[in-house]
Amino acid sequence: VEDAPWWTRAVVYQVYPRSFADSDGDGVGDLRGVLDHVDHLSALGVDVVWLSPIYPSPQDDNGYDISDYQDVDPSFGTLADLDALLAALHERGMRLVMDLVVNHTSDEHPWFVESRASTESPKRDWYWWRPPRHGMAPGQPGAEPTNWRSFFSGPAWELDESTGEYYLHLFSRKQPDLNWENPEVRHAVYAMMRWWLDRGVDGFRMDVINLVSKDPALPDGPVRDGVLGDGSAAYTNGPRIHEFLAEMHREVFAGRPDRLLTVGEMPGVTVEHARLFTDPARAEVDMVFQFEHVGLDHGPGGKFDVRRLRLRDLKASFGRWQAELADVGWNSLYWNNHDQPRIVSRFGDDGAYRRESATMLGTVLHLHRGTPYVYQGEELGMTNARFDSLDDYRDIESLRHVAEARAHGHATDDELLDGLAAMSRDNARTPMQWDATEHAGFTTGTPWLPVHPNHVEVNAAAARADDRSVFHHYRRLIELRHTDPVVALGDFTMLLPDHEHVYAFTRSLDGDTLLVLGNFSGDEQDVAVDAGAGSTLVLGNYDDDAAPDADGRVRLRPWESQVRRVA
Ligand SMILES: O=C(CO[C@H]1O[C@H](CO)[C@@H](O)[C@H](O)[C@H]1O)[C@@H](O)[C@H](O)[C@H](O)CO
Repeated sequence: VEDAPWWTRAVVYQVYPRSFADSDGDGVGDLRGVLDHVDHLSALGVDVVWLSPIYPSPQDDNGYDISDYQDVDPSFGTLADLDALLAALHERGMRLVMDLVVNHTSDEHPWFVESRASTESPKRDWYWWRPPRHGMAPGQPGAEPTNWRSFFSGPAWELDESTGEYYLHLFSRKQPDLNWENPEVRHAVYAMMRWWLDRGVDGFRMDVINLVSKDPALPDGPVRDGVLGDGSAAYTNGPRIHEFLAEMHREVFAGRPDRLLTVGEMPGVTVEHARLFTDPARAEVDMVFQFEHVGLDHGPGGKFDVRRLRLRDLKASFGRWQAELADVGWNSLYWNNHDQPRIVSRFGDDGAYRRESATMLGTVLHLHRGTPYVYQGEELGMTNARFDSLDDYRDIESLRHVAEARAHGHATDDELLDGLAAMSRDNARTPMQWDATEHAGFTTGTPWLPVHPNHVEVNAAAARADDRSVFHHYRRLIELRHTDPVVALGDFTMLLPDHEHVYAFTRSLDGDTLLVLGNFSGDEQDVAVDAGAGSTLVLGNYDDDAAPDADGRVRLRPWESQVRRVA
């Protein structure tokens, strides 16, 4: 227990600066706004703050398109503001993890400006440039070097008229992919990372880091619908990915104090690959963000073709990740981030049972074995936005999905609005709700994205003043992880794997066992769990203890959760 890494007992809080708190009234959140609210973070008890990108950027993808890695975008503040935030967090025993976005840069980054200047540019090979497909003219439909689809709809290649060549962009055309085959690129990235660590930051969340190694043959992908193909087999967990991450670890982290944390965001990562990425003996990353559970309600038409979650599928997925990373490696645990809709609206009930379902979902997640991540507003039970029109949306992924669907007549505007209402990333990006005033205390100006009208009830001031609130439940969950080693390191055992509505499991360490029960429905659920007999309630989300009887039978109320210490 003692020699377990510090982050096995830690909880990370994600700040999306654009929507957290605006200190200068321009309607966009900033670093001084975060500084103004560090007491909210220490009151919650979190150990680490992950800051989404604050670097200079044209903001084509809200900062995930960086034009200067070693400065702060003026809309967010200055390097001095960042140093002040870092100092304030360290004073309160918290750490700061930066967002590392090095699969791609902005097309306005000097590296790319130089690279696109001419085919002879010394930085030409810092990106993926290719001539049109054999025998085709530049700009001719289908002349793209591969048939790959971008994550943001449309082709993943953009023609550069001046040189007649195409460059690769897995995300927007203003996010050209760096060529990690080129050692100059890799070492420029490592130098930048060392620069930030020397400034005192405590680690990195690495954006789509398992996409940086591409198959240099750049093969086409299978075409499922329409003309574009799925190139993911050629760039997901690519041929040199483990070599690159091991090299990065040697060049950047080796020899540094173990107060650092690294987490790799890895779309399409398998549990088998995660065992390799997070095996401490291989010195690659501490943990990964995997996407299985946030894809369980995606229909055949993709993320905006929403299907009802089947609890059995969720238990099967989480159960496998718990089992496969039990003896080697480590899990991250998350429901929310700036790319996912609000969990209480997605898997819970954001109406009559908003508090109960938000606290149940938090309990079930935080009692798994792994490092929990709390996304801003999750600790308040914030819900999905309720935009009435497609014009209200700002997220590039959503807007390009609408444009493509309209172009191909795939869906009516009402169907598109339904899909976005459920799954758009903007659901996570509405301003943080600090109080009941006009703009929820987020800004004195006009917020860049509308504040949710329910901020009158759902806000930090009200939650802090109400001991039964989602906020205080999350505070207790975090305290439990800090104080009870069973929560951090106990073995995980899934119970009732086939139950349609109840999630149940135990955590055991040195003969000490916790039983966790979560009702994923708005109806009462009767279940029998042996471990329940004679157990004592450690943390519930109802005021009284509906304890199991002598045979372990218990009636769970709508969206009820219980953490019980087994006798
Ligand atoms: O996989 C990623 C990568 O997200 C990272 O990389 C993206 C490119 O940097 C960026 O847009 C995201 O904000 C960042 O978190 C997401 O695009 C995801 O597929 C999608 O949003 C889910 O619908």
